[in-house]
Amino acid sequence: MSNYTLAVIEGDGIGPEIVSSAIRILDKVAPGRFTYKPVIAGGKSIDIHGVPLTDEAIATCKNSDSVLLGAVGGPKWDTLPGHLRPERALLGIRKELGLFANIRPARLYPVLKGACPLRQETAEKGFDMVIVRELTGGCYYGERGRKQDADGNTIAFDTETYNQTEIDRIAKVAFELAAKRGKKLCSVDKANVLESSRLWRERVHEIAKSYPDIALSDMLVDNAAMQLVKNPAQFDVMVTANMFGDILSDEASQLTGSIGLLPSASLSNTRCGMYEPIHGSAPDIAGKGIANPIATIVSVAMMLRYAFTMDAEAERIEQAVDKTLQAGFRTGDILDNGTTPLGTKAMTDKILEQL
Ligand SMILES: NC(=O)c1ccc[n+]([C@@H]2O[C@H](COP(=O)([O-])OP(=O)(O)OC[C@H]3O[C@@H](n4cnc5c(N)ncnc54)[C@H](O)[C@@H]3O)[C@@H](O)[C@H]2O)c1
Ligand SMILES: CC(C)[C@H](C(=O)O)[C@@H](O)C(=O)O
Ligand SMILES: [Mg+2]
Repeated sequence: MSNYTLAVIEGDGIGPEIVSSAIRILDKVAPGRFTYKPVIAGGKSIDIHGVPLTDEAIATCKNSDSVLLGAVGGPKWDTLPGHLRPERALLGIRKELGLFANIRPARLYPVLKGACPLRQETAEKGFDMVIVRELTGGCYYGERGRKQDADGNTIAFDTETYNQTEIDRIAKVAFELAAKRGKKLCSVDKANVLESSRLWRERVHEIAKSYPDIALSDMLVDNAAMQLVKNPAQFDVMVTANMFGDILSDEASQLTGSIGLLPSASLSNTRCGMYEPIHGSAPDIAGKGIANPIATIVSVAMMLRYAFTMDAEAERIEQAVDKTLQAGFRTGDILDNGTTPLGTKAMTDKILEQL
């Protein structure tokens, strides 16, 4: 049986707590199949090496079959200059590994309808969407800086830039995904204002010509933020730029009951991707042992499916999570049923029992 190497970045805050849960699950569904290579990145790397991401860390990720990440960042490093912040590690890995496609599924578990903050009849309908977020372009990577104008006024700028190739390749990922799902794609932009969005829209429609079976619609991002709350069931696959996808996916996550539930896969054109929850290092609950481990656990399921075609193992994990929630077990972030909340480890134990 093949043995894969997995670069593991625990990161900061709740990172180590949720990653250790996910590794326990992985070891149970795929015993002996993975060799773990710990990688220091983010705040921890700043403390040890003085920089958020070392060449060695990048090399380890590149030489692994896949990367699993908890989260990076925290108040301790918030006053550092931009290029030295922990978040730079994440941006650096995404760029270095060419992880341009970020897949963020957001579905309402039927048993968690009561945890959805929307009107009861809206929650009752449920939803199951995937946000495809462009991950290595836009204003995250455009020219940025500060300067003074003639009056000595300080100006700060971040540039939203997209080229045709970047848009085409993310659009293709989204169309391919829509073809395997409900055959509906909504492209979200701000084409009424931004030139980069107008190119985005043009190119998405060009790529659409190769996918005649997919119903494509365009939506402005402000409307999309509203429509998500009004009627999330209308969305199947959504494709959007880096920053819009960041914001809309956090919004969608809360509709599922908690950001602690949502996984993500960051993919390149090669097999090696990065898998991580969409949430951050949650400094407000770090070290308390109460973080919800589900987002990271189902990120591992995504990894098994996308990187290793271990679909059966991925399904086992997802079903174990479903059954655990159905059995009424909850962490403190999704208290819809008045039960006593479980901590990270106890919730992981319950999921392991279902495997
Ligand atoms: N992928 C990443 O590494 C990543 C992603 C987002 C934010 N961050 C960083 O994390 C730090 C904190 O950011 P933030 O507070 O804006 O966002 P956050 O996602 O860390 O937390 C937002 C809220 O959600 C809660 N939450 C998040 N994950 C949870 C979980 N698994 N279980 C229960 N509750 C959970 C937190 O307690 C907090 O109240 C910042 O430094 C930010 O840059 C990192
Ligand atoms: C921490 C930050 C750089 C990151 C992003 O904005 O991409 C995070 O919010 C995410 O959603 O993965
Ligand atoms: Mg985010």
